[in-house]
Amino acid sequence: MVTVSVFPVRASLTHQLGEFIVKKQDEALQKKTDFKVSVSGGSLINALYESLVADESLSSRVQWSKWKIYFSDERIVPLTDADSNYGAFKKVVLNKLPSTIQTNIYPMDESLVGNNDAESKNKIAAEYEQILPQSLDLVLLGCGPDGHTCSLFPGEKHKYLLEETSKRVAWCHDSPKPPSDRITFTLPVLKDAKALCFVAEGSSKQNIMHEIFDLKNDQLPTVLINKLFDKKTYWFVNKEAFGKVQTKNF
Ligand SMILES: O=C1O[C@H](COP(=O)(O)O)[C@@H](O)[C@H](O)[C@H]1O
Repeated sequence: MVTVSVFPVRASLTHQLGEFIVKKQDEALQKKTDFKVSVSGGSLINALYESLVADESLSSRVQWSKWKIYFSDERIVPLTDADSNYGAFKKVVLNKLPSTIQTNIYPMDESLVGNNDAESKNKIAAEYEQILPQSLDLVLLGCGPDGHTCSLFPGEKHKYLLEETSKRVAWCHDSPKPPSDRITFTLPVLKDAKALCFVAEGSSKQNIMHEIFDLKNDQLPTVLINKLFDKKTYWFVNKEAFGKVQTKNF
């Protein structure tokens, strides 16, 4: 069973999400000198701002200088582009931290971004794989209205990403959601991580939450991840997103 927490209001979700992240940080720092975490793009980033920056009861407990921050997926665009997950995280979270705080952040190498050939895109993915540690302490994930997470999309056309067993970071091409070219963690990275945490909020996620939790449609990447890694998978959702879910059997 995966662990699902449903919150009536946003503030309680973001607070408990922050508590969860800080707990994972503290557990990691009891054993070693760093906390290795990956973040996703999309709506998760605003939730992270609320949890880790705006919530004063938590912000003082975040040991940013000991975090090593990676990206669960990234769009192949310049890091300053409005579509960049790194760019969004920097703008919404990192730029809001006091200037005295040092962060260790590992964005995609953008030097090959302008090249349109497949070799360059595969190289961007391979280079990101090189800087990834073997095991992340925590992988933070979103869930799109189509059931995608990272840039692992459902459907035959993108099955190659879910079937990837040797590359830990892969090039996702022809993404159904723009921009078309991305790099993404593959299942081996999620397998090696210590904990996986999804965040899903809002009524636009109602149908997909029903499909994931009631129908358990295993064509969806999110359902596959729930099945494969259930014991270390946590969902933070709000009441709106969970409005159609009937089951208690997660
Ligand atoms: O394109 C992406 O979408 C997903 C889901 O985003 P959301 O806004 O629906 O929460 C996100 O997790 C992923 O990192 C991003 O590249």
